[in-house]
Amino acid sequence: MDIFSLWSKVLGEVQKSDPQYYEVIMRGVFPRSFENGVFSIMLTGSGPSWILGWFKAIYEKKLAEIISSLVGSPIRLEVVVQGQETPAPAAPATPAPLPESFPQPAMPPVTPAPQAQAPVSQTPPAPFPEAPSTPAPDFLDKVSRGDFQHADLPNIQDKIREQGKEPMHPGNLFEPAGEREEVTQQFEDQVNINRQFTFDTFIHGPSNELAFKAAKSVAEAALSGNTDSRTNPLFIYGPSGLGKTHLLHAICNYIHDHAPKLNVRFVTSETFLNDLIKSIETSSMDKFRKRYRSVDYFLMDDVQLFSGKNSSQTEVFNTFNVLFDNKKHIILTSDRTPQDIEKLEDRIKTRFSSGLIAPIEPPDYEMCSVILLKKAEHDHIVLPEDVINYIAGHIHTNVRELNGAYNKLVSYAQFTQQKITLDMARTALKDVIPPDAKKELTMEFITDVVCEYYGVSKASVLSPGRPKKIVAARQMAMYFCRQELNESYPNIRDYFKRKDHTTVMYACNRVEKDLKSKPGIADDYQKIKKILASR
Ligand SMILES: Nc1ncnc2c1ncn2[C@@H]1O[C@H](COP(=O)(O)OP(=O)(O)OP(=O)(O)O)[C@@H](O)[C@H]1O
Repeated sequence: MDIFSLWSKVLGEVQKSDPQYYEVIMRGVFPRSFENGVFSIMLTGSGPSWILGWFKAIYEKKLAEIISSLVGSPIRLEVVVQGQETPAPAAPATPAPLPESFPQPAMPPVTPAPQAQAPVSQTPPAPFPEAPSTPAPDFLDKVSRGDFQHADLPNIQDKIREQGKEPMHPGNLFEPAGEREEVTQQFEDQVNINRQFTFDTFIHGPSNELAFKAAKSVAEAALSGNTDSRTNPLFIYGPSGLGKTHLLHAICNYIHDHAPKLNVRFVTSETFLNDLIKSIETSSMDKFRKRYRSVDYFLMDDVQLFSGKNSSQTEVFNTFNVLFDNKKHIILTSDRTPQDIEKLEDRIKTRFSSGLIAPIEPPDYEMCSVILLKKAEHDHIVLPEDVINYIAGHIHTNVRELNGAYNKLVSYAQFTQQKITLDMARTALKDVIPPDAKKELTMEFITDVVCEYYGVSKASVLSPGRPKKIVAARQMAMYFCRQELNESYPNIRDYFKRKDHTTVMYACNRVEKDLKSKPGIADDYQKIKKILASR
């Protein structure tokens, strides 16, 4: 594993285990070398003096532990401060306590960086257009009527054009970012809430719209004091790395900002379990029950972990009932639906399913592009359009991986002092996106890309169905097969399981005409073409 791949994994671990420190590590610490068991890092960014003190007191030991566990053997961490390229003195014998005790000492402020060398606009980038807001909980009426519409994502190409700036020199990544908010905050005795995980920083689109709107609606109910039985409990499920935890943090952040008097408890199922065991051992079940049952909002992450934990399920059941009967808000996440959690009592499954079950699916290409662009915007980095296409075209099943690729690219650019270009991105990300990943252009590949773009299943495109969205995707895929591969009409007919090759001819003519008269179709065509080119 090269140093950049390793560093990207390190950042991933920091984000997972200590989200409150992620920002400062991502922005202020860079890998230099890893030789003979010595991992050398550079502290950089805006204020080496505070970062050195903070880092040595708070995070040096933990970072060394993370790196050691990733490489599988103990390493020595060498710390160099930017501008004073001799290693800083060794760590204190007794390192300061780790995140649980935060903020002691307080998190250093994320202050503006020194003046950049490259001329870049000091004006903060324009915010993304707000999706039309629907007063809560109206979206549910739409869901039940079956005409639920997702909010449009901002047009990625427009956003890139709007920026229209020269890619920033990576030496200048630490741009003055104006007034930055305090990065993290711990809510009383709660687990750490990442202040960056808000509804504003959550990109929403077709794959997660219901979960996003439902979570927002539940958070906004804090203002009215009402509990909507249609969304209680709210059960969000989906594969790993797609933003379930982010939404829970967003609810907590919203309540903290708008209704701070409310009592919120956010736990992972693991914490709940450990707390339960400890309370039984120390005969303090009364306190345990008070802790979990006297809250206004109860949020629990990863409830699939209760599978097979029979003895704790009764406590989950009773906690749920007390909260539910008192009309308190319950928000749960899992990697699967309640019904699919094996070895979970039926009575719990039924209760978990009694409100709204909202899925989160893998993002499509467009959403990945917006996520990348928004991250770059936040960091004041201009990512060239072809680099966005390249990354989003290859990584679109997991936002955590997408973030990892972005972090890796930025670290690489910083370290090698190179401009971010497509060639550079290919080199920096060669472990994440193997160079030979360039797929052969086939009818199958084209169909996969087109289906993903339109958010429809391949099976439906290859079946006789005629819903409008499916027909649009099918016709576009046929057109690309003809244009890019010069396939014969009969071959395309056979691949798409049509009866007559005139259907293919009609589809190609239709798209040809639409490209001239319908800007939306022309836009789709250009975007799909770019994805195919960046394969
Ligand atoms: N739609 C999104 N917009 C912006 N960031 C996102 C989005 N989805 C996920 N992320 C980011 O991806 C990372 C992983 O998300 P998160 O931890 O919430 O995933 P998860 O679904 O809870 O995964 P797991 O089941 O493994 O815990 C976080 O940094 C989160 O901010």
